[in-house]
Amino acid sequence: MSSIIAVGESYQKFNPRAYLQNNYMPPRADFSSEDCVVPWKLRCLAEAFATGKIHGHTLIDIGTGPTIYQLLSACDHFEEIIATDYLAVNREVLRRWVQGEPDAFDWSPYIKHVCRIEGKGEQWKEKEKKLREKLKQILPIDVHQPKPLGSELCHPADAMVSTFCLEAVSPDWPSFERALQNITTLLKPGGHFLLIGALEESFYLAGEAKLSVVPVREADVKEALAKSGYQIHDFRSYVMPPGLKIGVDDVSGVFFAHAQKKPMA
Ligand SMILES: Nc1ncnc2c1ncn2[C@@H]1O[C@@H](CSCCNC[C@@H]2Cc3ccc([N+](=O)[O-])cc3CN2)[C@@H](O)[C@H]1O
Repeated sequence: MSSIIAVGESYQKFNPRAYLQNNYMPPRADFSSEDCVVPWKLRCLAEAFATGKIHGHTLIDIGTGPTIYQLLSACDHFEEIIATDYLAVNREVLRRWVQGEPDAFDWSPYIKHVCRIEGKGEQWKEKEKKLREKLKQILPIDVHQPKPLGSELCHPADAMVSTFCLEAVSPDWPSFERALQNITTLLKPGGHFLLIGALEESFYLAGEAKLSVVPVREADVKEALAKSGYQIHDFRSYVMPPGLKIGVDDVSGVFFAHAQKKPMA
């Protein structure tokens, strides 16, 4: 059985609630210290959008999973945001948040934190409402397909975001690079790409599921981005402190890349 099919099989046991508990609740989601990993990720994203360079009509998020934090600083700069995920359970979790279902995950600490660090005096309920209005499509995706969304996007996205997806769905390095090539077809030439991922991770837990991850280092990610035709504007790494190594994975750090797809030659 192809190792890509094996990855797909392993995701059938993925439990969104357990995944959210492991990564998006304390101790990893501690907003009292900028040294914590979640504030670090939110700051990378807020600073990238604060440059004013990243804007347009449509932003697409690749492998959104059951999380929306990665879209909070984006929503002021786009008319429409497209979320995507491989699993129906994750797309359903996203839909329930968009619809304001009472049992949906509480992202308000994240929304309040982002409003604070953006310093625009925006009320958090305003930002929550704005993101819900802009999150217009939640589509199935498979980054291992040359056309990850199946049918063509009506037109390439103006910007793209992806967090913790490629390394967690690729059985090996060549597969990571191919997946990056595939999703790059969804982004217009000159479009900006914000990529966040795990460094040197080999597995992570999401309830019953134990998922394999291809361990990547900074240099690998930079090389893959260059091979896929990106210019890198900013690249940062976060070292996971011992207190945040809580057994849910063996991640040693997190990287953030702000890249731009080179215009057609
Ligand atoms: N073929 C496919 N194409 C697209 N998406 C696919 C495909 N297969 C599965 N998916 C989809 O991709 C998945 C995305 S979640 C992947 C989780 N990555 C690992 C996890 C993340 C994490 C988060 C936060 C922190 N931290 O320290 O703050 C550390 C870490 C390290 N561990 C999932 O939504 C699945 O549904």
